[in-house]
Amino acid sequence: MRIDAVTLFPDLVSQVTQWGVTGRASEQGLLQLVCWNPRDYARDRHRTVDDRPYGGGPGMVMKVEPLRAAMHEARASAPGRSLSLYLSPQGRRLDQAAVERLAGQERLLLVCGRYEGIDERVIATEIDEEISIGDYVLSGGELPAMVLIDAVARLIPGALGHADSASEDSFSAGLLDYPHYTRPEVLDGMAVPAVLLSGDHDAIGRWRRQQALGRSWLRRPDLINRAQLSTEDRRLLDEYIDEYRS
Ligand SMILES: Nc1nonc1C(=O)NCC1CCCCC1
Repeated sequence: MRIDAVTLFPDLVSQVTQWGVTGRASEQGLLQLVCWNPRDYARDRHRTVDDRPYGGGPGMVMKVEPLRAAMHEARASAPGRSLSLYLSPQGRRLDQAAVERLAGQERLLLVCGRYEGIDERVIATEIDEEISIGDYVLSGGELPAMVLIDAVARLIPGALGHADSASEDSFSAGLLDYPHYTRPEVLDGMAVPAVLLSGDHDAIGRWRRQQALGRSWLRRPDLINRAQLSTEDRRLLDEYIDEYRS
């Protein structure tokens, strides 16, 4: 998958190609990330990339021409149409369903804002989707872009070794994850749930599903309300709730 990022801090965004799952995906050629710096397209002597806001007020706005030039160069640098995304708190909240949709695109162009943001007319004419990673304000769009790259890259076939598995992801099932345990069997007097030591894989699978359902019910009831629960799911959850309330 080809991802282009327009950013004033290419060395920050390109760090995702150096470490972990995204680093291996990049090394294996599953993920190709190319960064484009608007400053390289600033034609004035001071290579200006910011501009004053109409209407006054604090802060600056990303200068239109260098930004658009970088976007156009990025799009023209490889075949195929890019879905152009702008990361900002004003965007639609990113969730796993959106990540799965984006992972199906052949190319993504991620525009990382700085200062107070980018000109609204650039969003209107150049951006397909405005995306938020959460209701808080960061100092730039680079970390949100890296979050999106990570979430999308791990879904690229072959990106996750056998040690991880996207197919069992909790959020891909719309629920929270079940709890995980590893050695020692007893840690400071706290034992691993016996079922996990039983070798009974059906019982373990039921226990994990019940934990995912129960934790979602406790911590994120909105996920439970939205989930398509099977009859067995309902039984497991009712059993969890009875035990929780007893
Ligand atoms: N939250 C967020 N989700 O996606 N992006 C976010 C953000 O906080 N971005 C900050 C940027 C937004 C453009 C102007 C400069 C600051």
